[in-house]
Amino acid sequence: MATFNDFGLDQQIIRAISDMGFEEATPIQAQTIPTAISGKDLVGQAQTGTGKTAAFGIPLIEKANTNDPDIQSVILTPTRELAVQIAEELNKIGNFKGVKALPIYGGQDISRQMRALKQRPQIIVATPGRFMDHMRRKTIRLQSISIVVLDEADEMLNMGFVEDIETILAEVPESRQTLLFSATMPKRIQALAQKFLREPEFITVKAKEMTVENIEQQYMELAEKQKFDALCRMLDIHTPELAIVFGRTKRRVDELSEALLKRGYIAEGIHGDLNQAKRDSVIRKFKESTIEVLVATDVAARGIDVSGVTHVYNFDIPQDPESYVHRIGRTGRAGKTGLALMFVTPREIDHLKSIEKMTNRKITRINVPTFAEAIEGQQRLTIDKLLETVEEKEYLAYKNSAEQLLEEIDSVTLVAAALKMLVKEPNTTPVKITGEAPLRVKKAHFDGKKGGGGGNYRGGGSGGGRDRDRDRNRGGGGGGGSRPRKEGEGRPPRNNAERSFKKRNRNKTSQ
Ligand SMILES: Nc1ncnc2c1ncn2[C@@H]1O[C@H](COP(=O)(O)OP(=O)(O)OP(=O)(O)O)[C@@H](O)[C@H]1O
Ligand SMILES: [Mg+2]
Repeated sequence: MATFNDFGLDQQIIRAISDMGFEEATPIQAQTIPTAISGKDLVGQAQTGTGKTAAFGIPLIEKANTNDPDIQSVILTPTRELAVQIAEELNKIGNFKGVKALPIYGGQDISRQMRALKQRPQIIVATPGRFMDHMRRKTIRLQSISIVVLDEADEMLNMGFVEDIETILAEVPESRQTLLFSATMPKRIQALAQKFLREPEFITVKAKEMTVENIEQQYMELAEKQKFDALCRMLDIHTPELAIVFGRTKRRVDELSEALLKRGYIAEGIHGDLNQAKRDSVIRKFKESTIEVLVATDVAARGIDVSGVTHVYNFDIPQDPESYVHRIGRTGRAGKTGLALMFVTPREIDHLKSIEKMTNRKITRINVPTFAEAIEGQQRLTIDKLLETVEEKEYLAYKNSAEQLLEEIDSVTLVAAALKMLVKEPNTTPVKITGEAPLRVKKAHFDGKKGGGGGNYRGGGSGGGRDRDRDRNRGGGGGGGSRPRKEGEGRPPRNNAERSFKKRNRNKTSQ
């Protein structure tokens, strides 16, 4: 295993990294840091949670010149949350060297961003739309930029940012170095790399499986109607520290978070329709553990690194195997363990098989838990808490009452009654969850083999509710006639099943 001393890094960077608690470089870091420092273009692929941010962050900071007042590198990333998270990590790495990274994203006051730019950051971490705005206003000059990083490039493509990326890259001097990173590398990313990178080195951390071994993977076959109760029971059984529940659409996320709250879980939802302040506060509360269950769409949680996420629940099966890899990768990060459970309706079993094939890993089937099993989980938790209280000696004020009670009632009866009071029995408060049709994408599409029309295997069956967290404040007229239609933007229904499903949904939501 390589230590960070092996790369000949600036001592101030070494000190910062060691303050962050990193002891050894992860495999992707060990392979990419020297290559990136040497100036080569590269495509880096490694499993989720294995430190890709520092893999490009360290070379960027190593190469940054703090005497040069200009922007030297830019990182493009699909969402605002990721821009903030990456900038935070880079600011830690660059702390002693004095290298500053500034996040720039849509939804944030542009004049405030302009003031922040005057602080002369060496690195900008931006969503493509807002970056384009600054380019047009000339508040960011690209002439001085020598390194461009594309993080989660496939997601940026999915979100329709490809033209923006092309425009940005066309304006950055050609002598630049370009680095591209993702946990998954669908074919179109390789095509993008061929187009924009110069003789890139492909660095893939060879792993037997797409997903890290420390995530236990399970699925449960059940009917759509059973899903919510099953989720609640599993939450009671697992008692996760922090959990993320993935839903397919924004409406799904709203309904699920509301329903979970009703049943007594501290849950909140996050998706692209929420304003920036709200999204920031949800993520902050989740990081502080004020929220226990984060309900999210794919896009909202992409790349998000919150330590302490012990469980991921795929309430709806993801649209494609790549999304599965990214979703469950929110747990089991930086070597920790995690559990991922997916709900699969009988008609979605083929999709499950595609996921297993792509990730090269078998997902274990488990049964829908009974009411009794759910109580058992809660009982275990209560007993643990009770034993903790005994150890911490926090009960002394209650000793007198206990002695009095024991004079009348035998100890076993008394403790059992106390446990019954303490155990949270499964809550069955009625909730409203609109039914979703099973995921129905032609199998060939799902496997990533392009079928006849469309050429894009994502996006089927979502009932028009595809979640696209694209920057809202995109510059320029987005509606130019030549612009290809973006996903989810008025795509005609693909088949009859989908059409009737849409209609059904409309009826339901308008109730
Ligand atoms: N060398 C290291 N030693 C210990 N922890 C590390 C090391 N490098 C990174 N980490 C930590 O591991 C966590 C995951 O890192 P990061 O978010 O960069 O993963 P990623 O590979 O980008 O994942 P994803 O594919 O989900 O975006 C972070 O909390 C990060 O601080
Ligand atoms: Mg990442």
